[in-house]
Amino acid sequence: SAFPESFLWGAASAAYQVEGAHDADGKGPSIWDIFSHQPGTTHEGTNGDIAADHYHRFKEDVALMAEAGLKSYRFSISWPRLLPEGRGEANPAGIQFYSELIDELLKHGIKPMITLYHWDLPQALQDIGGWENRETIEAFEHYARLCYEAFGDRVELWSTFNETLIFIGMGYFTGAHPPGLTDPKRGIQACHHVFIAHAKAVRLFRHYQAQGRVPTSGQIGFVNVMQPHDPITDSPEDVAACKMADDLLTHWLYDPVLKGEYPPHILNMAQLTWGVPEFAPEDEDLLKDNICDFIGVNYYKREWVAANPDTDNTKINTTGQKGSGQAFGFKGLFKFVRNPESTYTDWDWEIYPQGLCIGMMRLKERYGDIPFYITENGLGAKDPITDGEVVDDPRIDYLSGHIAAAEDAIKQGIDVRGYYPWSFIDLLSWLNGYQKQYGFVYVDRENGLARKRKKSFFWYQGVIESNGATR
Ligand SMILES: C[C@@]1(C(=O)O)OC[C@H]2O[C@@H](O)[C@H](O)[C@@H](O)[C@H]2O1
Repeated sequence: SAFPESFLWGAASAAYQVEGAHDADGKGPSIWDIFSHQPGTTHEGTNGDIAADHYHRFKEDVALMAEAGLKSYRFSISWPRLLPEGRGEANPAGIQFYSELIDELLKHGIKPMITLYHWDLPQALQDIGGWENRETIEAFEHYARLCYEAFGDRVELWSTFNETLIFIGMGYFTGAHPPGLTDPKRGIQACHHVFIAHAKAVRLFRHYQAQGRVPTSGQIGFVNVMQPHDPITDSPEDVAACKMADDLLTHWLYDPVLKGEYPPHILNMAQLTWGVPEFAPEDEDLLKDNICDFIGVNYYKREWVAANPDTDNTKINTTGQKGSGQAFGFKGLFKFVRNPESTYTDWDWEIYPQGLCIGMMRLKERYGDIPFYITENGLGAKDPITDGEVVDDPRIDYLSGHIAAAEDAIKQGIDVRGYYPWSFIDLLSWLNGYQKQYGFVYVDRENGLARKRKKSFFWYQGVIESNGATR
């Protein structure tokens, strides 16, 4: 296969979705601990109070990762588990948990990849305005410093944020995620503060590298949704709408971390329309001077785009009933539409493996020869159980197609360094509950959260052993 010997075959998770122990051992509440308990926010009121109880079972889970042969494991750190108030005094039990997790991974030769922020902002910081308040930037830098000092001796792969498109887009534009706002002006300013927080964390990482406090071989990056957009017809209106979608949902979120600036014409449009983002004097240089070492791309689907003269609709499918969501759209700008010739999952996400290769090609055209990690890719499905076995053939087919596309990208000269299927183990799907499964390992919620290897677990074990053969 075209995969280099050093290729990192991994798997991914996120703290709020997998750990549980939501208030154990001094952990403070995150905005998701609060939001998910508000009526009507999640499918059937599911939440991460217990999740997969990875906090208590991580040794068993890491043993399963080792059995699968993982080379790397991407996980996120729960900020309020380390800093219950978001800043100030650290919680020793929180530091101890991640330290033991890292040691367990290293014991099995599994390389940790840390995500500092995977949506679970400490509620105490939301109480002072969250990402709208520049104090949260300082709090994030303090949190990053704590993590570099506690784990930087053993961890080489770091990313600051996961999917600004989602936590800002759904937190401030559609309102489906906390803080549940629908205010583009506030969202754009909050997003700006996230980019400044990222830049400060990168700057600190580079200082710590110079001082030998984190590995000089270490890399720090940003994780974004990679969602290729294609016009549903080649009409000028649909083509223009598609370009607008790419500018707002891709370039606006990638340029600041890979070019160190916003796309100029969109920046002008935002500042004329809403007067944001407002820059502090240091901001422009902070972005310019702190470019990522790599980009993490989370690929699930492509979106077909059409002109949208009239509707704002954003009701997403959180039930798993095909077609139960509406298109996502911004009146006057663009909307996503279904292509009758495409194949979709139960949650209405198009299955388009080649989009993984095409998406990276397009990013390489815009940002140059940057290193990529495929930090998420997976099939959310209700897995069939036959004679007591989880026979998740659809997931094997989905991942096989995407691994082939990743190999295609490598053959075309793209610097792809790792592949982290979402998710190692069945875990909470934010708004979709536990019925939307992604894991190689089944969690039997009717039987004390017992772990059970799915068919795809053994298949992926073979892929890793053969460095990429999927048959
Ligand atoms: C919405 C949902 C899900 O749980 O279905 O999509 C799949 C996967 O997407 C990722 O971007 C998120 O980082 C991760 O937390 C998961 O979130």
